[in-house]
Amino acid sequence: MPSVLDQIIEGVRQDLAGREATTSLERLQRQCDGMPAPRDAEALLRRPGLSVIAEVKRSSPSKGALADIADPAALASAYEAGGASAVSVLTEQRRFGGSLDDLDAVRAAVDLPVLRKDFMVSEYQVWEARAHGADIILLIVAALDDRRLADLMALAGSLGMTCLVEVHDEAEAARAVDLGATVIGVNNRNLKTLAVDTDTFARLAPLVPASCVRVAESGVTGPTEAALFARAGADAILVGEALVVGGDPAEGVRSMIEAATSA
Ligand SMILES: O=C(O)c1ccccc1NCC(=O)[C@H](O)[C@H](O)COP(=O)(O)O
Repeated sequence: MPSVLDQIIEGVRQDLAGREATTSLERLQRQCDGMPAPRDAEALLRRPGLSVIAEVKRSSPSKGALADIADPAALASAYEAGGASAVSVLTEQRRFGGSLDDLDAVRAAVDLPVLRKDFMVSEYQVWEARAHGADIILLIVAALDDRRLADLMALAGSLGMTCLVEVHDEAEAARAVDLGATVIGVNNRNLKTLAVDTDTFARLAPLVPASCVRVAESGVTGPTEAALFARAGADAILVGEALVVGGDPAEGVRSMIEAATSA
């Protein structure tokens, strides 16, 4: 039985083939030529205190429909007002209800680094991310072999983008470090089973050099976990569900930063 991650990636590959048939790589590359240079997201995530990467997340495999986000630009602006350091935009359509249009809208709305949160398996997707204004891309170690991971990291770097390299266990953390990742996310969610264990970050953080930006992803329900991950050595947290279903998104970001400051 294919894992949830395998099923997602199969759909990504099918949708990718459709976009490649419509928009040539050469056209994407020309669009990139006209884009402003990416922001130095790594430097911005290293700011004093906990950084919040706030996510535009309509739905997910684990929870289904989360929020009717008709105006992703307004949500991103609220995140920025609350003090977010970056905005994550899920662009996968089938399971997350996202799109590259969401990325365009958020890009136009905020003066923050923007992460294209998708299941990256090809160079075309990296060029797409840049052509739509992303400063950061997500690379999931569990979804890529070392050669592919290194190739996508190199391409993103050549375009000036930052890679958030995501791990979930000790072996994946070692691979990320060995490949020279400098921004490493520990996903508390197992992308194959959807189980969330908030102890994952504390277990793996010691394997991530202090020279890296350490990001705790998933499982943040509010200020309590924000403080927990800050104490465990997180430079940043990546939060979706709690911010899109939790009332005032700006206040949600603000409360997480404040809780971590006093942690
Ligand atoms: O969120 C899911 O159900 C999910 C399932 C399979 C692959 C990825 C998934 N989510 C992507 C993420 O990693 C989260 O959107 C992100 O870390 C925020 O998590 P949360 O704050 O728990 O919504």
